[in-house]
This record gives sequence, structure tokens and C-alpha cells, in this order.
Amino acid sequence: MSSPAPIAVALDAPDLETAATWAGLVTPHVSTVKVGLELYLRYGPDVIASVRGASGVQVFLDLKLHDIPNTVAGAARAVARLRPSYLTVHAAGGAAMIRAAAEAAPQTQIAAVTVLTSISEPDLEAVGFLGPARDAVRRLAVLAVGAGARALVCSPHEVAAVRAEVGPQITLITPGVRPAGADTQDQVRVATPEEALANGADLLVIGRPITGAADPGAAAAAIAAAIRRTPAAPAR
Ligand SMILES: O=C(O)c1cc(=O)[nH]c(=O)n1[C@@H]1O[C@H](COP(=O)(O)O)[C@@H](O)[C@H]1O
Repeated sequence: MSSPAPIAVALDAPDLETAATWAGLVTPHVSTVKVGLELYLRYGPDVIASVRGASGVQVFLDLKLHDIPNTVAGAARAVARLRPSYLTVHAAGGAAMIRAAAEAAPQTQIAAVTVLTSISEPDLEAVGFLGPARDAVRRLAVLAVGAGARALVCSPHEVAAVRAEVGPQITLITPGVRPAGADTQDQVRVATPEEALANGADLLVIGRPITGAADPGAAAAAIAAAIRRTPAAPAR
């Protein structure tokens, strides 16, 4: 069987049984499963063992921490023992906050979320970021990497520009991924899995196009097969 595709399936389920079922169905095909606020706030740390199972799949803990450095350090320390491969913080929390998270969870890649993929340029302007989304994303990416983030979350629209800024060593993660013709739902800055990879993404976050399918395992397998046919991004 081919190696798992660089996809993190967002297990945004209302209950643990559903999330664990989805995890079991998709893990033969994908490298990573993502636990977000919905599951973590309902079930707490036990959710990690339930979705990890015996498969050895990587777990991405998406808590999007955003608070003063001391509080974020404490939160990152509290979840570090769960050994997530990635833990998200909001880059807009600033350099000291990102550094505090990175120091508190040294075995985990701190993934700094730049500008949410659900935000349009008018939305961004309304919260005080003037200019194109790409500029804000690049600025936040450089700040986050300088503060110790080893991964960044951005949309597929900005990933090539971010790569040019931060170089080859940083893991670039893109949500806002939809197979051609799929409903974009609340996502705004979107692209197909093939486009996101061709632009230089290392890991694609995909939720509802997989978990909303009648057969999530088959949906994950189909996307994994499609991206295996995609030419790799230029060598970096
Ligand atoms: O940090 C994230 O994972 C994230 C950042 C972002 O900018 N946009 C975004 O959609 N996400 C997450 O990625 C997942 C996307 O899910 P779908 O829209 O169902 O594919 C959700 O779990 C979001 O919480």
C-alpha cells in the first residue's frame, strides 16, 4: 500500500464515537488527524488517545491559543504530555506569546495561524488589517518563525509567498482546501488539493469534504490518489 498522503483530516464531530470512527476510516490513507475545539472542549485530553488508536497516525491539536505569554505557556505545557505533532496558536498573539508556546512544548511543532481561511479582504480590513491578505499573512509568518514557530497555517493563496519568505525548513499547512466543484461552505480563500500542493503546501487540512461524505474512507482515498498524481512543488 502507498504511504499516507500529506492530509490532516479535521475531525470536527459532535461526539467522540463519530470522531473515532472517522479516524479509523481515514488513517490508512492520510498522515494526520486534527482534533479541534469542538471535540477537545467536550471530551478533554482523552480524545487524543481515542482518535490516535493503535494506528500511529500523527495528531494535530488545533486549539488556536491566543492569550498573554504566561497563560499560553501554561496551556502549551498542559497539552505537551499528549505528544501532539502540531499545536496551533494565533500568530497575532505576538512574538513573546509564540516563543512562550514553543519553549513550553519543545517536542511539538508550534503552528502559527496567520489569517484564517474564512476571512475575506473586506473582513480583514474591518478588523484593522489594511492591504491585501497576502501582506498580512507574510508579515505574521515572518514574525512567527522568528519567535520559534516551526509550522505556519495559511491559505493556499498565500503559501507560495510564505515559502519564499520563510524558506524550506518550515512546515506550511493549508486549510481552505476543496476538491474541484465542492461546496466552499464558510471557507473564503480556497483552492483544490492539487493547487495547494503545487503552490508548496506540506500538509493539507481537509474536513467536511471527507467527513461529510457518505464514505469518509473512500473520500480520503480518492483525494489521496488525486494528489499522488500531482507533480511535486519545485525543489526547495
Ligand atoms: O488552524 C486550522 O486548522 C484552521 C485555520 C484556518 O485558517 N482555517 C481553517 O479552516 N482551519 C481549520 O481547518 C478545518 C477546515 O475544515 P473544513 O472547512 O471542513 O475543510 C477546520 O477544523 C478549521 O478549524
